[in-house]
Amino acid sequence: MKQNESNIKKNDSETYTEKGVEKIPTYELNCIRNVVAVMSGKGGVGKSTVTGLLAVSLQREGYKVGILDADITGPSIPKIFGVKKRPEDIGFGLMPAESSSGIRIMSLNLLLENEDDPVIWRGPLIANAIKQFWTDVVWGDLDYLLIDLPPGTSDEPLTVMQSLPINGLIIVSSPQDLVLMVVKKAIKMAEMMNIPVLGIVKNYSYLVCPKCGERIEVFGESRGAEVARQAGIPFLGSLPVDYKLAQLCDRGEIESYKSDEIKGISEWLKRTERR
Ligand SMILES: Nc1ncnc2c1ncn2[C@@H]1O[C@H](COP(=O)(O)OP(=O)(O)OP(=O)(O)O)[C@@H](O)[C@H]1O
Repeated sequence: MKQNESNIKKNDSETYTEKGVEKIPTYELNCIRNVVAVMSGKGGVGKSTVTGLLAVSLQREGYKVGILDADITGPSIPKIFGVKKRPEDIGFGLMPAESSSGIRIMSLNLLLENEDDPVIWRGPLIANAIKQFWTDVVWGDLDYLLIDLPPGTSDEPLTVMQSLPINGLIIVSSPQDLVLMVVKKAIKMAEMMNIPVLGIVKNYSYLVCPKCGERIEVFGESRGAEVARQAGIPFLGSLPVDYKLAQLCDRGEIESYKSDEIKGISEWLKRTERR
């Protein structure tokens, strides 16, 4: 990432410590009220899609929203929003790209020569890139910054949770990995970082028959609410397997998708917001 280090000032008042872990300050002109991270126990469960849909839902309601794509080795946020423009280096920081509805987006994919170039980095380099997306990007005034975390409970999500002042965490799960053990691992990690878990979203939960409208629980009866109850966290809702959503994501048109389920989840998110 190109930058002029000497010009980047940090907002000292934002440096604080929680349970002995120092959070890094963001760029001084940024005013980010809520930082919500989206995580999953494993890859491919729809974490980026849920992050994107939540951002769209909040933006529709008039909030100023940004997405920090911290899934550095599998960054899919620019693709689902159809964003290709390279973030502009304005001397003292990088301006995030903007989606068609005005969601601010920062992702390593936008900085690569070719979007299909692989990122073959080791842990510390990845961690630094993520930190720079927080410290050196001119996000401006945001009601919500949603962070698409790398999948799993490895080093990279841990670094993000340790370093950034996250005020809530959403866990996305698929029916196959919706087991108490995986959810509990994520919750324990969040607890160790002193980050509240806002709840769990179950993706690929059911199918709606396009002919008769019947709801088919492809993976058996839903256990989402029960797992959430046992883990002691709110169950935020279930999303269907929807080919229209997959198509829109492939075409970079996620902003055209409407979902009552996601609207319900963003409503719930708003109740936990910092003003
Ligand atoms: N509810 C859904 N219905 C249909 N397709 C979906 C749904 N959720 C996600 N998808 C599709 O599944 C694929 C994987 O989704 P996504 O990239 O969001 O997963 P992920 O958990 O972020 O993956 P990774 O951890 O590897 O980054 C994408 O092609 C996406 O369009």
